[in-house]
Amino acid sequence: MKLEVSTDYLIGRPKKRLPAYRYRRACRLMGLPKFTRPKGHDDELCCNLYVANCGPAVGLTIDSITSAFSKFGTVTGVYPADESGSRVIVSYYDENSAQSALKALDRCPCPDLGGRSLHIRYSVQRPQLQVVATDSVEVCLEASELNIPGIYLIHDFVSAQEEEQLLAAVDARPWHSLAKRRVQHYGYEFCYDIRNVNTQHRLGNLPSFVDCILQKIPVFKKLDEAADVSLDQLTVNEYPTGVGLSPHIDTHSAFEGSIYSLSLSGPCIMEFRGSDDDNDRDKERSNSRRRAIYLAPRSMLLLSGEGRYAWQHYIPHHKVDKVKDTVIRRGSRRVSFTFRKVRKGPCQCDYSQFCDSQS
Ligand SMILES: O=C(O)CCC(=O)C(=O)O
Ligand SMILES: [Fe+2]
Repeated sequence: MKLEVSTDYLIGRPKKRLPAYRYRRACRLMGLPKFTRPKGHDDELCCNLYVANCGPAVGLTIDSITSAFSKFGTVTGVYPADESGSRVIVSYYDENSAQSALKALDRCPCPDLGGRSLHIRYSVQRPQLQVVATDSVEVCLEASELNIPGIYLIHDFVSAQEEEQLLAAVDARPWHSLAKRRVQHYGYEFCYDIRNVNTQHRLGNLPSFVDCILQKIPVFKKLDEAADVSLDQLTVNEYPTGVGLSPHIDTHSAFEGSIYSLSLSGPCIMEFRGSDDDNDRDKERSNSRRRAIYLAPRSMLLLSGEGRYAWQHYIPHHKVDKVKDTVIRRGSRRVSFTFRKVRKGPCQCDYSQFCDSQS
Protein backbone atom coordinates (compact mmCIF):
# COMPACT_ATOMS: atom_id res chain seq x y z
CA MET A 1 0.00 0.00 0.00
CA LYS A 2 1.35 3.42 -0.91
CA LEU A 3 0.91 5.99 1.83
CA GLU A 4 -0.34 9.34 0.63
CA VAL A 5 1.63 11.86 2.66
CA SER A 6 1.09 15.54 2.27
CA THR A 7 4.23 17.64 2.28
CA ASP A 8 2.34 20.91 1.87
CA TYR A 9 3.69 22.23 5.13
CA LEU A 10 7.31 22.05 4.07
CA ILE A 11 8.74 25.04 2.30
CA GLY A 12 8.88 24.97 -1.46
CA ARG A 13 5.54 23.16 -1.70
CA PRO A 14 2.07 24.47 -2.67
CA LYS A 15 1.10 27.17 -0.20
CA LYS A 16 -2.13 26.06 1.38
CA ARG A 17 -3.06 25.76 5.02
CA LEU A 18 -3.38 22.22 6.38
CA PRO A 19 -6.14 21.21 8.73
CA ALA A 20 -4.65 20.24 12.12
CA TYR A 21 -5.44 16.52 11.81
CA ARG A 22 -3.68 16.29 8.42
CA TYR A 23 -0.72 18.17 9.83
CA ARG A 24 -0.41 15.72 12.76
CA ARG A 25 -0.78 12.72 10.46
CA ALA A 26 1.86 14.10 8.14
CA CYS A 27 4.23 14.62 11.12
CA ARG A 28 3.81 10.98 12.12
CA LEU A 29 4.14 9.49 8.66
CA MET A 30 7.02 11.54 7.41
CA GLY A 31 9.35 10.48 10.22
CA LEU A 32 10.67 14.04 10.35
CA PRO A 33 13.96 14.88 12.04
CA LYS A 34 13.71 15.08 15.84
CA PHE A 35 15.14 18.12 17.65
CA THR A 36 16.20 18.65 21.23
CA ARG A 37 17.84 21.28 23.48
CA PRO A 38 21.60 21.63 22.91
CA LYS A 39 23.70 19.89 25.58
CA GLY A 40 26.30 22.67 25.91
CA HIS A 41 25.97 26.27 27.19
CA ASP A 42 22.77 28.17 26.51
CA ASP A 43 24.63 30.77 24.49
CA GLU A 44 26.21 28.17 22.16
CA LEU A 45 25.21 29.03 18.57
CA CYS A 46 23.10 26.61 16.52
CA CYS A 47 21.44 26.78 13.09
CA ASN A 48 18.05 25.61 14.40
CA LEU A 49 15.50 27.49 16.45
CA TYR A 50 12.70 25.95 18.47
CA VAL A 51 9.78 28.39 18.18
CA ALA A 52 6.77 28.06 20.47
CA ASN A 53 3.39 29.76 20.02
CA CYS A 54 3.86 29.43 16.28
CA GLY A 55 2.38 27.04 13.70
CA PRO A 56 -0.80 25.98 11.90
CA ALA A 57 -2.73 25.37 15.16
CA VAL A 58 -2.43 29.08 16.09
CA GLY A 59 -3.37 30.23 12.59
CA LEU A 60 0.10 30.72 11.08
CA THR A 61 0.90 29.03 7.80
CA ILE A 62 4.32 27.49 7.31
CA ASP A 63 4.72 29.85 4.39
CA SER A 64 4.16 32.95 6.53
CA ILE A 65 6.57 31.63 9.20
CA THR A 66 9.22 30.98 6.55
CA SER A 67 8.76 34.44 5.16
CA ALA A 68 8.99 36.14 8.61
CA PHE A 69 12.18 34.27 9.56
CA SER A 70 13.76 34.71 6.09
CA LYS A 71 14.32 38.36 6.98
CA PHE A 72 17.28 37.22 9.10
CA GLY A 73 18.94 34.83 6.62
CA THR A 74 18.37 31.76 4.46
CA VAL A 75 15.80 29.39 5.98
CA THR A 76 16.49 25.80 4.91
CA GLY A 77 13.38 24.25 6.46
CA VAL A 78 10.45 24.74 8.82
CA TYR A 79 9.45 21.53 10.62
CA PRO A 80 6.84 20.65 13.20
CA ALA A 81 8.61 20.42 16.59
CA ASP A 82 5.91 18.00 17.82
CA GLU A 83 2.35 17.05 16.98
CA SER A 84 0.78 20.10 18.70
CA GLY A 85 0.80 22.24 15.55
CA SER A 86 1.83 25.23 17.69
CA ARG A 87 5.59 24.65 17.93
CA VAL A 88 7.99 24.57 14.98
CA ILE A 89 11.67 24.23 14.28
CA VAL A 90 13.11 26.88 11.96
CA SER A 91 16.42 25.79 10.41
CA TYR A 92 18.83 28.35 9.00
CA TYR A 93 21.71 27.88 6.63
CA ASP A 94 24.08 29.46 9.16
CA GLU A 95 24.28 30.10 12.89
CA ASN A 96 24.54 33.89 12.65
CA SER A 97 21.14 34.12 10.98
CA ALA A 98 19.62 31.98 13.72
CA GLN A 99 21.23 34.21 16.36
CA SER A 100 19.86 37.41 14.74
CA ALA A 101 16.35 35.95 14.54
CA LEU A 102 16.46 34.80 18.16
CA LYS A 103 17.62 38.22 19.39
CA ALA A 104 15.02 40.11 17.36
CA LEU A 105 11.96 37.88 17.80
CA ASP A 106 12.16 36.09 21.16
CA ARG A 107 9.36 37.28 23.46
CA CYS A 108 8.61 40.33 21.27
CA PRO A 109 5.42 40.82 19.26
CA CYS A 110 6.27 39.85 15.67
CA PRO A 111 4.61 42.29 13.21
CA ASP A 112 4.92 39.83 10.28
CA LEU A 113 3.05 37.15 12.24
CA GLY A 114 0.04 39.16 13.32
CA GLY A 115 1.79 40.64 16.39
CA ARG A 116 2.13 37.21 17.99
CA SER A 117 4.74 36.90 20.74
CA LEU A 118 7.06 33.97 20.03
CA HIS A 119 9.13 31.95 22.52
CA ILE A 120 12.40 30.95 20.91
CA ARG A 121 15.43 28.92 21.90
CA TYR A 122 18.22 27.07 20.14
CA SER A 123 17.73 23.46 19.13
CA VAL A 124 19.88 20.63 17.76
CA GLN A 125 18.96 17.62 15.67
CA ARG A 126 18.83 14.28 17.48
CA PRO A 127 20.25 11.19 15.75
CA GLN A 128 17.41 9.11 14.27
CA LEU A 129 16.52 5.99 16.27
CA GLN A 130 16.90 2.57 14.67
CA VAL A 131 13.47 1.04 14.07
CA VAL A 132 14.46 -2.59 14.47
CA ALA A 133 16.60 -3.71 17.38
CA THR A 134 20.09 -4.79 16.39
CA ASP A 135 20.13 -7.84 18.66
CA SER A 136 17.28 -9.39 16.70
CA VAL A 137 17.37 -13.04 15.78
CA GLU A 138 16.33 -14.59 12.43
CA VAL A 139 12.58 -15.30 12.55
CA CYS A 140 11.47 -18.69 11.16
CA LEU A 141 8.17 -19.22 9.38
CA GLU A 142 8.02 -22.95 10.04
CA ALA A 143 8.67 -24.87 13.27
CA SER A 144 10.97 -27.28 11.42
CA GLU A 145 13.44 -24.40 10.80
CA LEU A 146 13.62 -23.69 14.54
CA ASN A 147 15.60 -26.79 15.38
CA ILE A 148 14.03 -27.21 18.78
CA PRO A 149 12.72 -30.72 19.45
CA GLY A 150 9.04 -30.79 20.39
CA ILE A 151 7.87 -27.53 18.82
CA TYR A 152 5.29 -27.74 16.03
CA LEU A 153 3.23 -25.13 14.21
CA ILE A 154 0.16 -25.59 12.02
CA HIS A 155 -0.91 -22.59 9.94
CA ASP A 156 -4.60 -21.84 9.33
CA PHE A 157 -5.64 -24.18 12.12
CA VAL A 158 -9.00 -22.39 12.29
CA SER A 159 -10.87 -20.63 9.49
CA ALA A 160 -11.45 -16.87 9.35
CA GLN A 161 -15.09 -17.48 10.25
CA GLU A 162 -14.15 -19.60 13.27
CA GLU A 163 -11.69 -16.91 14.32
CA GLU A 164 -14.44 -14.30 14.21
CA GLN A 165 -16.78 -16.49 16.27
CA LEU A 166 -14.08 -17.29 18.85
CA LEU A 167 -13.26 -13.60 19.29
CA ALA A 168 -16.94 -12.71 19.59
CA ALA A 169 -17.39 -15.44 22.22
CA VAL A 170 -14.57 -14.21 24.47
CA ASP A 171 -15.52 -10.58 23.98
CA ALA A 172 -19.00 -11.43 25.26
CA ARG A 173 -17.47 -12.75 28.51
CA PRO A 174 -15.78 -10.84 31.32
CA TRP A 175 -12.08 -10.08 30.99
CA HIS A 176 -9.78 -9.89 33.98
CA SER A 177 -7.23 -7.06 33.71
CA LEU A 178 -3.57 -7.69 34.53
CA ALA A 179 -0.99 -4.88 34.47
CA LYS A 180 -0.56 -4.86 30.68
CA ARG A 181 -2.97 -7.40 29.23
CA ARG A 182 -6.35 -9.00 29.85
CA VAL A 183 -7.06 -12.69 30.54
CA GLN A 184 -9.83 -15.21 30.93
CA HIS A 185 -9.45 -18.64 32.53
CA TYR A 186 -11.55 -21.71 31.93
CA GLY A 187 -11.36 -25.19 33.49
CA TYR A 188 -8.98 -24.08 36.24
CA GLU A 189 -7.78 -20.61 37.17
CA PHE A 190 -4.08 -19.96 36.61
CA CYS A 191 -2.66 -18.05 39.61
CA TYR A 192 0.11 -15.72 38.43
CA ASP A 193 1.58 -15.20 41.91
CA ILE A 194 2.45 -18.89 42.33
CA ARG A 195 2.60 -19.64 38.57
CA ASN A 196 0.39 -22.65 39.24
CA VAL A 197 -3.23 -23.77 39.41
CA ASN A 198 -5.29 -24.68 42.40
CA THR A 199 -6.30 -28.23 41.47
CA GLN A 200 -8.88 -28.24 44.29
CA HIS A 201 -10.78 -25.45 42.57
CA ARG A 202 -12.17 -26.54 39.26
CA LEU A 203 -14.15 -23.89 37.44
CA GLY A 204 -15.96 -26.37 35.17
CA ASN A 205 -15.69 -27.85 31.68
CA LEU A 206 -14.04 -25.96 28.87
CA PRO A 207 -16.69 -23.79 27.15
CA SER A 208 -18.52 -25.23 24.15
CA PHE A 209 -17.31 -22.37 21.88
CA VAL A 210 -13.85 -24.03 21.82
CA ASP A 211 -15.24 -27.39 20.59
CA CYS A 212 -14.23 -26.51 17.01
CA ILE A 213 -10.61 -26.26 18.24
CA LEU A 214 -10.59 -29.32 20.50
CA GLN A 215 -11.99 -31.48 17.70
CA LYS A 216 -8.97 -30.66 15.52
CA ILE A 217 -6.27 -30.99 18.19
CA PRO A 218 -5.74 -34.74 17.51
CA VAL A 219 -4.13 -33.86 14.12
CA PHE A 220 -1.02 -33.02 16.17
CA LYS A 221 -0.66 -36.74 16.86
CA LYS A 222 0.57 -37.05 13.27
CA LEU A 223 3.46 -34.71 14.15
CA ASP A 224 4.08 -35.90 17.70
CA GLU A 225 2.81 -39.34 18.70
CA ALA A 226 3.08 -38.47 22.39
CA ALA A 227 0.96 -35.29 22.08
CA ASP A 228 -1.63 -35.06 24.84
CA VAL A 229 -5.03 -34.29 23.39
CA SER A 230 -7.27 -34.42 26.48
CA LEU A 231 -7.04 -30.84 27.70
CA ASP A 232 -8.84 -29.29 30.65
CA GLN A 233 -7.43 -25.80 31.16
CA LEU A 234 -7.68 -22.75 28.90
CA THR A 235 -6.16 -19.31 29.36
CA VAL A 236 -7.20 -16.62 26.91
CA ASN A 237 -4.73 -13.73 26.69
CA GLU A 238 -5.40 -10.41 25.01
CA TYR A 239 -2.24 -8.41 24.25
CA PRO A 240 -2.57 -4.79 23.10
CA THR A 241 -0.09 -3.59 20.43
CA GLY A 242 3.47 -3.59 21.69
CA VAL A 243 2.77 -5.76 24.73
CA GLY A 244 4.55 -9.10 24.98
CA LEU A 245 5.20 -11.77 27.55
CA SER A 246 8.27 -12.27 29.76
CA PRO A 247 10.54 -15.30 29.34
CA HIS A 248 9.27 -18.34 31.24
CA ILE A 249 8.91 -22.08 31.22
CA ASP A 250 5.36 -23.08 32.14
CA THR A 251 5.63 -24.64 35.61
CA HIS A 252 6.33 -28.35 35.17
CA SER A 253 4.28 -29.39 38.19
CA ALA A 254 1.28 -27.35 37.01
CA PHE A 255 0.76 -28.79 33.54
CA GLU A 256 1.43 -31.97 31.58
CA GLY A 257 3.78 -32.11 28.63
CA SER A 258 1.74 -30.63 25.74
CA ILE A 259 0.89 -26.94 25.61
CA TYR A 260 -1.06 -25.55 22.66
CA SER A 261 -1.38 -21.90 21.75
CA LEU A 262 -3.77 -20.61 19.10
CA SER A 263 -3.05 -17.08 17.80
CA LEU A 264 -5.96 -14.90 16.73
CA SER A 265 -6.52 -11.38 15.44
CA GLY A 266 -2.97 -9.94 15.27
CA PRO A 267 0.44 -11.47 14.51
CA CYS A 268 3.53 -11.57 16.73
CA ILE A 269 6.79 -13.42 17.03
CA MET A 270 7.64 -15.85 19.80
CA GLU A 271 11.23 -16.23 20.88
CA PHE A 272 12.83 -19.20 22.59
CA ARG A 273 15.87 -19.21 24.82
CA GLY A 274 17.73 -22.42 25.52
CA SER A 275 18.41 -22.04 29.19
CA ASP A 276 20.95 -24.74 29.92
CA ASP A 277 23.67 -22.09 29.92
CA ASP A 278 21.79 -19.69 32.19
CA ASN A 279 24.96 -19.06 34.19
CA ASP A 280 27.01 -18.62 31.08
CA ARG A 281 27.74 -14.95 30.57
CA ASP A 282 29.30 -15.59 27.15
CA LYS A 283 26.98 -13.62 24.88
CA GLU A 284 27.87 -15.41 21.67
CA ARG A 285 27.09 -18.79 23.15
CA SER A 286 23.79 -17.72 24.65
CA ASN A 287 22.83 -16.03 21.34
CA SER A 288 23.34 -19.30 19.53
CA ARG A 289 20.59 -20.67 21.80
CA ARG A 290 18.05 -18.04 20.79
CA ARG A 291 15.42 -18.83 18.17
CA ALA A 292 12.26 -17.10 16.96
CA ILE A 293 9.13 -18.06 15.05
CA TYR A 294 6.41 -15.98 13.41
CA LEU A 295 2.93 -16.69 14.80
CA ALA A 296 0.41 -15.74 12.14
CA PRO A 297 -3.22 -15.23 13.14
CA ARG A 298 -5.12 -18.54 13.10
CA SER A 299 -1.96 -20.64 13.57
CA MET A 300 -1.67 -23.21 16.35
CA LEU A 301 1.62 -23.84 18.14
CA LEU A 302 2.44 -26.96 20.16
CA LEU A 303 5.17 -26.90 22.79
CA SER A 304 6.13 -30.39 23.91
CA GLY A 305 9.17 -32.38 25.01
CA GLU A 306 12.42 -30.40 25.18
CA GLY A 307 10.75 -27.27 23.74
CA ARG A 308 8.17 -27.29 26.53
CA TYR A 309 10.37 -28.44 29.44
CA ALA A 310 13.79 -26.91 28.78
CA TRP A 311 13.36 -23.79 26.60
CA GLN A 312 11.99 -20.50 27.85
CA HIS A 313 9.43 -18.89 25.55
CA TYR A 314 8.48 -15.21 25.40
CA ILE A 315 6.95 -12.56 23.18
CA PRO A 316 9.16 -9.47 22.75
CA HIS A 317 7.47 -6.15 23.54
CA HIS A 318 7.55 -4.88 19.94
CA LYS A 319 5.13 -2.83 17.86
CA VAL A 320 6.67 -4.22 14.69
CA ASP A 321 8.53 -7.45 13.99
CA LYS A 322 11.06 -8.07 11.22
CA VAL A 323 10.27 -11.37 9.56
CA LYS A 324 12.69 -12.34 6.79
CA ASP A 325 12.89 -9.05 4.86
CA THR A 326 9.48 -7.75 5.81
CA VAL A 327 8.58 -5.46 8.67
CA ILE A 328 5.26 -6.64 10.09
CA ARG A 329 3.17 -4.36 12.25
CA ARG A 330 1.46 -5.98 15.26
CA GLY A 331 -2.32 -5.58 15.07
CA SER A 332 -4.33 -3.50 17.52
CA ARG A 333 -4.50 -6.69 19.60
CA ARG A 334 -3.46 -10.33 19.59
CA VAL A 335 -5.68 -12.85 21.34
CA SER A 336 -4.26 -16.28 22.18
CA PHE A 337 -6.02 -19.38 23.44
CA THR A 338 -3.56 -21.52 25.44
CA PHE A 339 -4.79 -25.05 26.14
CA ARG A 340 -3.10 -27.22 28.75
CA LYS A 341 -3.75 -30.28 30.87
CA VAL A 342 -3.50 -29.77 34.62
CA ARG A 343 -1.03 -32.21 36.19
CA LYS A 344 -2.34 -34.25 39.12
CA GLY A 345 0.94 -35.79 40.35
CA PRO A 346 4.60 -34.69 40.32
CA CYS A 347 6.41 -34.12 37.03
CA GLN A 348 8.85 -36.85 36.07
CA CYS A 349 10.41 -35.28 32.99
CA ASP A 350 14.00 -35.80 31.83
CA TYR A 351 14.90 -32.15 32.43
CA SER A 352 15.35 -32.15 36.19
CA GLN A 353 17.38 -28.88 36.21
CA PHE A 354 14.22 -27.03 35.08
CA CYS A 355 11.74 -29.11 37.03
CA ASP A 356 10.13 -27.78 40.21
CA SER A 357 8.87 -31.31 41.05
CA GLN A 358 12.42 -32.69 41.02
CA SER A 359 14.37 -29.88 42.67
O1 LIG B 1 0.16 -16.02 24.19
C1 LIG B 1 0.74 -17.06 23.93
O2 LIG B 1 0.76 -17.54 22.80
C2 LIG B 1 1.54 -17.78 24.99
C3 LIG B 1 0.98 -17.70 26.36
C4 LIG B 1 1.88 -18.38 27.35
O3 LIG B 1 2.99 -18.70 27.10
C5 LIG B 1 1.38 -18.69 28.69
O4 LIG B 1 0.25 -18.30 29.03
O5 LIG B 1 2.12 -19.34 29.45
FE1 LIG C 1 3.85 -20.10 28.48
